[in-house]
Formats: sequence, structure tokens, C-alpha cells
Amino acid sequence: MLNVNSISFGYTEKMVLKDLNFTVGKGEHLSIIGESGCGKSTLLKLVYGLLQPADGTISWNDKQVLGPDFNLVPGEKYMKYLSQDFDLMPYTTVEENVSKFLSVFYPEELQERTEQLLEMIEMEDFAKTKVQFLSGGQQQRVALARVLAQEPEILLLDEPFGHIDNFRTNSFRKNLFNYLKRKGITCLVATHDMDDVLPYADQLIVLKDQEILAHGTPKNIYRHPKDLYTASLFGEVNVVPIQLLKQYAKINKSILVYPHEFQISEKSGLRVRVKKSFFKGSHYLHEGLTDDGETLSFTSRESLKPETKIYLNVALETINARIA
Ligand SMILES: Nc1ncnc2c1ncn2[C@@H]1O[C@H](COP(=O)(O)OP(=O)(O)OP(=O)(O)O)[C@@H](O)[C@H]1O
Repeated sequence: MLNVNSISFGYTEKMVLKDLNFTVGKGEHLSIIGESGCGKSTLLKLVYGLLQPADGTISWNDKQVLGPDFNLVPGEKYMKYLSQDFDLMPYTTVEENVSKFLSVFYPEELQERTEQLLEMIEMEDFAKTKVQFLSGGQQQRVALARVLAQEPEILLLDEPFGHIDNFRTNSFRKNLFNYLKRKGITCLVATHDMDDVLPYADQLIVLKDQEILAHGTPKNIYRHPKDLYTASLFGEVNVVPIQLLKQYAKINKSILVYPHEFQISEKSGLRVRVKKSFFKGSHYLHEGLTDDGETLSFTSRESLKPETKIYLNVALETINARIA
């Protein structure tokens, strides 16, 4: 188990992270999200031992991770960190880059493992291509296979699909996260992409103002966002006074409503005039104006003409869940 215990850190006197505490079990997937500059990469570097915490300890199975003050060559053997720099050998082939870390004493196994890893990154056809001739996204995939060839117990990934196009990302992401689960490799992923988080992460940490603002399962944090900051990390969100939705309500409070949580009615509810519509593939996202001049985002399956008047409603159970 990875144990991060009261970690604080600053590059200067100003702290970037303050008193962080969490644990990650063997084979678990933890995602770290938060606005740009909130300290996601810094946290991964601390866990890897590249930075020295000002306070606190980090340990893996009760063995302390030593930072650069105590470790001449920072980084632990059982842990791999894939940063934005890929650290590949450009003048050798994809195959050689990956197999370099496999044992040469078992040539058959070496060949099989290399093929397995190339299949996982969907680069079988590039086995004999020199890395210098690959695109950024392809290099990122090779870097990942190379790291996995070293069979780490923990893998730290910083924006792992940042250079890979959407077309590839979906299948590659699925291959990778399934592979890590199968092998029982613990992984910590710093990301902006909710498609990395919602389907795969066992735990989610939201960072803000040096601290952990929310910590739980992705489902729980998504369904019960603590505040606008957290909800906004998942996409568009509305802040709606309850009295606008239920006039009889005595509570003078606002709740967070995701666009798809509005139900559209032609008869009753909160009256809105459609202003703009955006085609999103599976649905339309609309911007509408209430009689009070508030802009709300909501979705529908069908297109809506500008200036159409419709009524929005939110299920009582959603309202109750958000008030709580
Ligand atoms: N080497 C450094 N020296 C000084 N300050 C740094 C250094 N690296 C990062 N910082 C600062 O520390 C803070 C956290 O940076 P970090 O890169 O960890 O954020 P992040 O959440 O990973 O951002 P992003 O999502 O944009 O990658 C930022 O304010 C950044 O400017």
C-alpha cells in the first residue's frame, strides 16, 4: 500500500501542497484532478522521490520513499514515473526500446513479452521503426510500453494521453488500464480528462489551494460535488437557486445542476428562451435565458430553434441530493 502521510511542499517559501494524506492499495487506480497549476505533477514527483517534502512521509509497503536529500539517484526501483519527457533511445527501433528492459536470458519469453506490450500500445506494425521517425503520440505510447516492460509495482502517469489523438486514445486507454488491473499494478494518474477518470479510477482526489478539496469514488464526487470548482472539472454546470425551480421552497439556497439533469417540458417549470444550440453528437447543448436574465445550459436529444420557449425541471431527488 502507498501511504502519503501529512505531505507538504513548496518550491519556494510559498507552499504548493499542504498536509496531504491518502493511501492507495495494491492494484488500485487513483486519479488526481484540479485546475492547471494546482500541484498534480508536483504530487507525482514527490511520490516518486524527485522532490523532497518539507514535511511528512511517503511509504510503499512500510518502506519509506527517500527524496533527493537522502537518495543520490532519486527514484525507486519498484516505481516508474512517466512524465511529459519520454526518455527514449531515438536511434533504435520501437522493439529495441521496449525489450531493452526484458531479460535476455529467456529469448522466447523476451520476444513474447515484447509482442504483448507492442500489441497493448497498438504499435505492432512499427516494431522495426526507429523512434526518431515516430510522431509525438506514438513516442508517448512506446515510452509507456518501455516503462511497463520494467514491471513496476506502482506507475505514476502525468497526462498519459496528452499527445495521443482521440481516435487512438479510447482503445489505448482501455487496453492500458485493463492491463494494469490484470497485473495488479497500482497507478496514480494526473489528468484533466474525465474520460481517464470516471470509468476507471477507484479513487479520485480533487486538489485546490494546496489541499485535498474532495476525496472519494468518481461516482460519489460527480454526483455530490462539493462546490462549483469540483463540478466544473467534469464539464459545464449551472448554479440554480432552488426557489427558481420550486417556487414553494422556503430554502434560500442554490444547487449545482449538470446540463443533462434538466428535463424539458412544454407546459410547466422554469421558463427559458433558447438562445444558442451546439451539436454535440449524441445530443444538443443549449444556452437559454430565464425571465430573470440568468443563462442556463441544458441538453436535449432534438435540436431547438432559437427563441423557442420551453420549461426546465429538475427531479426532486436530484434537488434533495444536492441540498444535502
Ligand atoms: N520547478 C519549479 N519551480 C518553481 N515553481 C514550480 C516549479 N514547477 C512547478 N512550479 C509551480 O508549482 C505549482 C504547481 O505546479 P504543477 O506543475 O505541479 O501543477 P499541475 O497541477 O500539474 O499543472 P498542469 O495541470 O498545468 O500540468 C504552479 O504554481 C507552478 O508554477
